[in-house]
Amino acid sequence: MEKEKNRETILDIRHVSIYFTRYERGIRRRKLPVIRDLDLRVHPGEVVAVVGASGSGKSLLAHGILGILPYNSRMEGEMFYRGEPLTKERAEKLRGRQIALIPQGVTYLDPLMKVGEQLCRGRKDEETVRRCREVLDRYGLGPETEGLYPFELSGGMARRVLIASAVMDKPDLIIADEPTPGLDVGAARRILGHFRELARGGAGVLFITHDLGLALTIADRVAVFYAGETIEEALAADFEDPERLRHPFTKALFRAMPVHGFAPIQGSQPYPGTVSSGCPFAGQCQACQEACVSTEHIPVRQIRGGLVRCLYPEEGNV
Ligand SMILES: Nc1ncnc2c1ncn2[C@@H]1O[C@H](COP(=O)(O)OP(=O)(O)OP(=O)(O)O)[C@@H](O)[C@H]1O
Ligand code: NI
Repeated sequence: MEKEKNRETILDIRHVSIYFTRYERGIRRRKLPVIRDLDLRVHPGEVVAVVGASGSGKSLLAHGILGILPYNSRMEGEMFYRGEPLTKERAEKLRGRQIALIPQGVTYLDPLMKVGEQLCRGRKDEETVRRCREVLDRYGLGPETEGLYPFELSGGMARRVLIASAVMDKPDLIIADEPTPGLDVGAARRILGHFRELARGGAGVLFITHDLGLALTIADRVAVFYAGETIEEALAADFEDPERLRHPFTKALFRAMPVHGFAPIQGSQPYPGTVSSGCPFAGQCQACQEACVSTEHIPVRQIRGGLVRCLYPEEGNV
């Protein structure tokens, strides 16, 4: 039964933590947790947004899934792709084929290779060449783009090439790490619309962004990241009414959206690794109580069909 259920999940992340090892004064090694005890699932046909501030660990999560974490980091916990463990070796095989990353930086393009060659990945058969032209066209790039080197592309064109390259082999899971900066609102929306189309075709999309408003234009579910933890997982529909949201930080994010009054959130997120116990949001939370600081590990609770990591979720309506 459990196995059957797993099969319907494209990506299943369980209790994943990512650490960096930092050397202090040359010899003392310190484990610096950036992502802590993360759970996340992506199902076929679903767009799941991960929303978090700069430095909250979003790109590391993407790199962890793809097995391309930096050498000085370590991952704990479990990841499954279509019910089978997603080991580093398996991720390497699936990468670029079944699992595609749209990276945050355009530097991921090979500067010495023409766009067409990068998209075709060395294949020259008719079907690949046709597909290459099709995906470029889909993102508003003419066939002449194939003969250009990355330095000849504008920022917006390079972004679109990255996206075209990711969907070239019709992946099952698309991990889009801030895919639209530098694009105007119309172009960004069109790209997000393509993600929805890919999901309609049965793929799962993990959309990573710092922009809650943008996430809500497309996501079915939103996981909110705060200092390396998921503090809430909500349905996009929950954001229609802040009363339906569960965590004080999510409510504050909602009020900070330009359409909801642009209310600034006081203070700043703690730097990863500086929170040793208690709720990481405690320092910024207006509903903070003694137990929020003294409880070592705040458990995740299920409320109204969503998840929240807060001791007093119903009292955050301040
Ligand atoms: N190679 C590394 N060594 C040590 N620390 C790192 C390394 N890479 C990232 N970090 C730290 O991990 C944290 C999370 O980084 P990450 O790039 O995942 O953030 P992010 O949420 O993607 O931010 P942004 O929105 O700015 O892209 C940051 O505080 C960063 O300083
Ligand atoms: Ni990032």
